[in-house]
Amino acid sequence: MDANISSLHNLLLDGTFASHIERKNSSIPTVIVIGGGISGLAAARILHDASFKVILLESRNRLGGRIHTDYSFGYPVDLGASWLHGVCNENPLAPFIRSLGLTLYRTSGDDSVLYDHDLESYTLFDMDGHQVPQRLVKEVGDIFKKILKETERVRDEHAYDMSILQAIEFVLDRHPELRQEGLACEVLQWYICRMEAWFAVDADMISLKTWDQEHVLSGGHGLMVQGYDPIIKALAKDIDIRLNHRVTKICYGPNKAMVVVEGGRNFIADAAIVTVPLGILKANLIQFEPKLPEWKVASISDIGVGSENKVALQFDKVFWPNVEFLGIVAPTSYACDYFLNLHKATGHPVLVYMAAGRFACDLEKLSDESSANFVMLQLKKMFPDATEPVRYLVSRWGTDPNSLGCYAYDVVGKPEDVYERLRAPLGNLFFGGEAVSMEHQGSVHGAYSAGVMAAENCQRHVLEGLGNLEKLQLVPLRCEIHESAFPLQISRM
Ligand SMILES: Cc1cc2nc3c(=O)[nH]c(=O)nc-3n(C[C@H](O)[C@H](O)[C@H](O)COP(=O)(O)OP(=O)(O)OC[C@H]3O[C@@H](n4cnc5c(N)ncnc54)[C@H](O)[C@@H]3O)c2cc1C
Repeated sequence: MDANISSLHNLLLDGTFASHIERKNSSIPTVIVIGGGISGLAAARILHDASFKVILLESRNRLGGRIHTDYSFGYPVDLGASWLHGVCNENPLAPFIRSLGLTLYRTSGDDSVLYDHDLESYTLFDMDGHQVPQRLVKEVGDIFKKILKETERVRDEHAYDMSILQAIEFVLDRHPELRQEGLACEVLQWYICRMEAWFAVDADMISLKTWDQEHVLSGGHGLMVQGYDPIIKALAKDIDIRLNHRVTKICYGPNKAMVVVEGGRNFIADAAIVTVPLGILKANLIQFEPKLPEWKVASISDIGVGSENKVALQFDKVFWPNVEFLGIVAPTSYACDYFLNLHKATGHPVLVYMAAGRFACDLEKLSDESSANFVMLQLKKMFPDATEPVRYLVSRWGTDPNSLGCYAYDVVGKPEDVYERLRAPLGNLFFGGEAVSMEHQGSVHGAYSAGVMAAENCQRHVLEGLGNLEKLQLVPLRCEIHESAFPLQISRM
């Protein structure tokens, strides 16, 4: 492998990362970071601030990855992540939010059965456009909580894992009094639909064993009113970033890494950090040399990647009630609908339709125009006089060749150590990205922490290899910002 790399040194093209040449004079360690989402940017930032020479290679023509704040409406609208999960000082993103003066709109406190919403401000309708009585929504919410509580007994009774849907069926057979009929059953399906939105998969794929095992940060969930983009911009400052650089091959070894991008250009450094989405690794879009060991390949295939999509509709005026979300209940969770009212949080006349699981995949089969038309049909069930949108935006996270899915989830029967194996470095190749997060897969703060951890491990490895540990200090990225005195700005209008 090393011989292979050194012969390639002679072929370095202009602009290629010629780490071996610079080190003779300056002892500067070099690292290539692959992927310009929050995880890759966090890793690059750490190493840059620790005086490493870093190049970040990003396949898209923009940074942010599954954070995508679109400005085409004239103001920020997030088509990927939009909530901060855990509005508290322990959240590793809190220092950025404070120092950048960003505002959060809290949509729920801790322990909400609807995850990122509570039932403080909403309106639900049935498929014929009749409003569902709030009392019924709350009653069924309590029943849903009881059903979920009972699934714990099912879990204790079974050594093997099963889906949460199967467990719910067990509970309903055992407690027929919890089974709902008619409109109440449709409301129950709507709760299941919201649970599916959190995991981004259908209830028949959510693991009973692990669905409630995540240590969710305290403080509830807050929408990023100005979008997530300012954090991406802050992290990217002064980093050597190469957009439109799609990595196709990574050669790794004890002391050198060579990364090849589409078109054949290559970059060489002391180490590399991969932060591309799990969907990209699953699809084998990057070739590794030597081949990844079996245990690593198995970890890639044993973690699931879910689907979630958004259709953002901009209107010229607001014709819907001043509530945080609107929903339509239906006989199946697949047919239920959910609209986030951005007007309540941001003052802009925008509704964001959110689809998850199989339905999100099916939505991607439609053109943008057909998706928007479909969503308008749903909206008109609630508001027959709804005006047509001025503009719309449609996400395609499942088929986008830069993401191939929205975020990781635990498959039913997930092997115990699967995340540890995914996270484990291979020599001088380190792994970041939301899916390798220690505790918070599928979130922005989890992805950020995973990037920080990969960078710290990489930094240590490279400095040890160079016998340089004392010379170059580990400079934690967070210090400067942690000391900021600004409070978190949280509102609920
Ligand atoms: C619709 C949706 C809603 C979400 N909502 C929330 C939310 O409200 N709150 C929350 O906390 N989290 C949410 N998430 C999850 C969150 O967005 C992700 O966990 C996080 O942004 C992932 O960051 P990352 O850096 O690991 O990956 P990414 O952001 O995907 O970054 C990886 C980068 O690698 C690049 N790449 C891919 N292939 C290559 C290649 N071959 N060569 C070079 N570069 C490549 C990609 O273009 C991308 O920029 C949501 C995600 C989605 C999709």
